[in-house]
Amino acid sequence: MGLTMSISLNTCILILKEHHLLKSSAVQDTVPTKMDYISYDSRDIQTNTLFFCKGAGFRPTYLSMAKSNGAICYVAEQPFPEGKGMHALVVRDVTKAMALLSAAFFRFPQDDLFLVAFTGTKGKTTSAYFLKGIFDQMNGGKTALFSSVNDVVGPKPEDTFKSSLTTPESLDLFRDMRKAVDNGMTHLVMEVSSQAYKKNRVFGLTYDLGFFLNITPDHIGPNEHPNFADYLHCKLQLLVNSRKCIINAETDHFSEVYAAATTTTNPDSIFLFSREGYQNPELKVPVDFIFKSEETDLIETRFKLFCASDKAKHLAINGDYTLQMLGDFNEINGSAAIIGAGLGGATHEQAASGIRHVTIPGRMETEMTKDHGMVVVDYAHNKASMMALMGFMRKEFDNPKIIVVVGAPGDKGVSRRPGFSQSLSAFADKAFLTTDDPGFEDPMDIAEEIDAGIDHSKVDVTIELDRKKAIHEAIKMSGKGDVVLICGKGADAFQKIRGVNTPYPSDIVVARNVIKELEK
Ligand SMILES: CC(=O)N[C@H]1[C@@H](OP(=O)(O)OP(=O)(O)OC[C@H]2O[C@@H](n3ccc(=O)[nH]c3=O)[C@H](O)[C@@H]2O)O[C@H](CO)[C@@H](O)[C@@H]1O[C@H](C)C(=O)N[C@@H](C)C(=O)N[C@H](CCC(=O)O)C(=O)O
Ligand SMILES: Nc1ncnc2c1ncn2[C@@H]1O[C@H](COP(=O)(O)OP(=O)(O)OP(=O)(O)O)[C@@H](O)[C@H]1O
Repeated sequence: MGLTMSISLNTCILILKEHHLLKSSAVQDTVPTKMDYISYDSRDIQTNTLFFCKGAGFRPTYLSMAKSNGAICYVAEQPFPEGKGMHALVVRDVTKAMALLSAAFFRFPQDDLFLVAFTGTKGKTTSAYFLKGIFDQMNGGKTALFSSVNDVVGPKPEDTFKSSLTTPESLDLFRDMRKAVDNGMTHLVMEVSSQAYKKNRVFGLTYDLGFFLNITPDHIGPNEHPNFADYLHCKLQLLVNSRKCIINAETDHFSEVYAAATTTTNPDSIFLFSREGYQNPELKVPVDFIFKSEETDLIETRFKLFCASDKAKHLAINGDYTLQMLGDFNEINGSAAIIGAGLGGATHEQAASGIRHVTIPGRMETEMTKDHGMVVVDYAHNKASMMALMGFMRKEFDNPKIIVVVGAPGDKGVSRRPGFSQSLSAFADKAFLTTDDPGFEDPMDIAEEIDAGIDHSKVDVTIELDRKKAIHEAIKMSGKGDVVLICGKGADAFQKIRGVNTPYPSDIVVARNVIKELEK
């Protein structure tokens, strides 16, 4: 798409100075001062590019390559001899500089969007899709989306693409926001990961609405957060940067979360929501919205939402709602989305019809069989989500036998493995431990590690490393009234094996084929 953007060297210097980021600059008299392209990748350079030297894997040869391909200015945390002859902007933090200069280069697209952000350990994608469903109902399909499944920057099929990061790198984020605005989008719903704050991908961005869904220990490890405190700190930044804050009152660490919201937001613009009857001594302010489960069947989730406080009563979203996705945790995600829609001007009718038919690839995809009970494919892949999923099945249905197919990825999230053992011990009757994305680890070692933590007096365990076979065995042994939960990979159509994305039909396709074969 022919974006005709540019930024002058002077503007860059002014912005960096204004934010106290500029350490030094070297301006070349004979080099143009108008930059027509920006990039952080030497393989993606055009004439007169502004180039960012960033990242753990950055090598000075990338700067040489960028220069010979047409870059005329570089931004870095130190001067590089490879950049001789280019303008140099030496900054205190290159990721912050990149976010600020990208926003300016793409002419501040956020100013033309109603911007909503979700953070939380679990439920970001689901809530974001729910809210997009409602906004689309209100604005005729003009809602952009940045999620960990798909990104959407316009109405045409080619404007929807698979995302590579939950929250894109700042330069990509502002570029895609600009595309969304130019494509006529009026709203943007985005997931904001803790890494996005850690890496300054959203530095300087203010959201109209910011949601905090929940927090449990996760993403702690060598390439993510050194400890829980750092993870929480990063997540809290979303509230510091939101005009209105909406908080799940049932989240762990509620007091810290609420305090973060009040650092920049008046309590008049902070909204809390919880399930009916929720009590918490930490809760010193009244809850604004209350939701309550209604009777659920095997297909839909029904709940009511009430506007409880005076400030909530201005919204027209009181009433009954139906979701096509099972799981009481989806009532939390649904309520969040409906409150967001209400704050964005939606009525109950728009919210109810917009949310009703939303489904999300790999989240609570459910198949009812004749003789083998219910089969669910779900992206549950840590302790909190496994507990939520199995706990819901145990509570909601008539004490079913719970058969789980699950594995843990290799090379990352090693701390999640005991969480799998604990949640299986708490709720499962039968577990098939199988292969997830083994990466460079041996999937047998991973399965044995999970198995070692399982209470075998409660759970019968089979290790079957062939994921398709494990799914087959699980459904075959499941009887009427039982539940088969296929967890961890969601809608992935590949398995990451030794650095290669090896094609895999996806759990739901495998499950449907097994059901067809067993019930023919
Ligand atoms: C830790 C982290 O944020 N890493 C991201 C970051 O890497 P980086 O800045 O260190 O860059 P790098 O990959 O080391 O490469 C260095 C630089 O050299 C450049 N380069 C490289 C090769 C070349 O020939 N020329 C060249 O110029 C690259 O473009 C890059 O700018 O920037 C890269 C894009 O520039 C991302 O792909 C990468 O994400 C990594 C792979 C990743 O997966 N991160 C995960 C932990 C993450 O962010 N996850 C969260 C979700 C968490 C959740 O589920 O909640 C997310 O938001 O997705
Ligand atoms: N509010 C919630 N509380 C607990 N578990 C949830 C909640 N919402 C969803 N889940 C579980 O977590 C899984 C992932 O949900 P979702 O993709 O919406 O979360 P996410 O925050 O985007 O996750 P991730 O950061 O891992 O991509 C679901 O498949 C479900 O099992």
